Amino acid sequence: MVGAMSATPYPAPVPPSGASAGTPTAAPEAQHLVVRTVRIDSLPGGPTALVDLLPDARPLTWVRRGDGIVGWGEALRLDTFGPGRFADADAAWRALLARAVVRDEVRLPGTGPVAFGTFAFDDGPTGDAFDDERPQGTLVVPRVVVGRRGTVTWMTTTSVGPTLDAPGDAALAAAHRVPVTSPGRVTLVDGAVGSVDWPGVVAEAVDRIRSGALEKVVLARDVVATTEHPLDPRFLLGRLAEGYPSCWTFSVAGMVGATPELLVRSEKGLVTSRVLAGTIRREPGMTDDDSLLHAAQLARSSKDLEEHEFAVRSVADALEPFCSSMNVPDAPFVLHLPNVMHLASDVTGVLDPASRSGSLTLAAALHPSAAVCGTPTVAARDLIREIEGMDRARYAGPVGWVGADGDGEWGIALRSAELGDDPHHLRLFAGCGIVAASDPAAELAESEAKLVPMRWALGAD
Ligand SMILES: C=C(O[C@@H]1C=C(C(=O)O)C=C[C@H]1O)C(=O)O
Repeated sequence: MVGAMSATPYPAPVPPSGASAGTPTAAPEAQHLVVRTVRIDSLPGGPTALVDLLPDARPLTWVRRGDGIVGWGEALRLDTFGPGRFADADAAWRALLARAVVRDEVRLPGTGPVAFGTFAFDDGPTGDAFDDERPQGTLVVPRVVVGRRGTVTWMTTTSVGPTLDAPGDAALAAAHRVPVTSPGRVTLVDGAVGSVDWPGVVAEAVDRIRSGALEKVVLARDVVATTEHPLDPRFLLGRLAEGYPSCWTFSVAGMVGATPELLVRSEKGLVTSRVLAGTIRREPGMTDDDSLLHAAQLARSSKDLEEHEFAVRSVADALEPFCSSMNVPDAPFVLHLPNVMHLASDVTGVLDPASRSGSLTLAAALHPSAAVCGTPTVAARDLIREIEGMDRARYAGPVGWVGADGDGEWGIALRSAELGDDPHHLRLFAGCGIVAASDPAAELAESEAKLVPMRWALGAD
């Protein structure tokens, strides 16, 4: 499967798309995208205005503080496999664009042709659970995209073939949306490795680190949620966008969450990465004074600063070959979220024009950073494969979008869940950076804190 790729136009019309109905399957080289973007005025303000537009089937989302893009319908879907999953997706996207007919009247990041994407954490088989048929990279070109950037709002429609329904306020108003439904009662049970056994896995990692085999590894666990009613992903997206406005709320091909960590944004020659590593839990009912004390404690914790330094280094080293200049902060700041606080660094750089690299190439170079894998990378990834005991699938992989010029934004799929074919089940994920000074019980508690956003979004708490 290595390097293989397939492109499938999604056949069924998805409400509320005003775009034309499905197109017959054709070879990727035969696809011609027709794309049109216009300004719209009818979008209200607020953090959930974009996600409130979404239909219940396969919603596509990349939203933060009310800005971003949402999409629905699938004009085209590109699946990729194996270690070449980013390069193949990039090549397929470029090939599509080379034949696309585009009229973009807005010309901002996120206007014109856009593909949402999600990629697996690992590029190799991960044991029995590995499904040879499951793509390790997916790009979805929606039929309809609605976006906001500050005061500007727009709508894009895309079709494969000669007919295109016009975007605009009237098309948006005509879209039919069914009301969001609640998942009802939600029960949570241990996933692949139970909460009783997981600290033993962490202890094993600490032993390996103390023996000198590696410096840091990130270990994760999953929890399986069962919902009383079929899950409407918009229920999660609305709550996440409202409750975690400083995170990027995402939904792509069944991978849903609100991540605080940006693997890379590339925009007009500037690259940015928000690196997180080093975490402290926020207790319920904490006062402002308590949280300031906690923040100060985190900013002084040598264990957390060490974990953070590994993550910043891995990002700076990966970006350097693409940049003519870079700014790597000397010290992190503390990012406050409702459930946890993180040590955070915004690494920025100016892209070397000679590199002509798009955001997918940058994401491929940066993934997996030490924030989600470890240091050194290969030793950490091997240890994850050996002892984690769970198939990460797309958890901790890049998720985001790419535009016509290759610019785009890729977050790391954290504080997330994977929705499967069965609408009553989903897998929630959380992981923790382990270094020599890590305490297994404290890491279990930290992983519980990182599960809070998805549990809360489900209404399970
Ligand atoms: C692995 C996760 O988070 C990562 C690990 C962190 C840590 O160990 O301190 C902090 C932020 C993320 O980079 C997760 O949320 O699942």
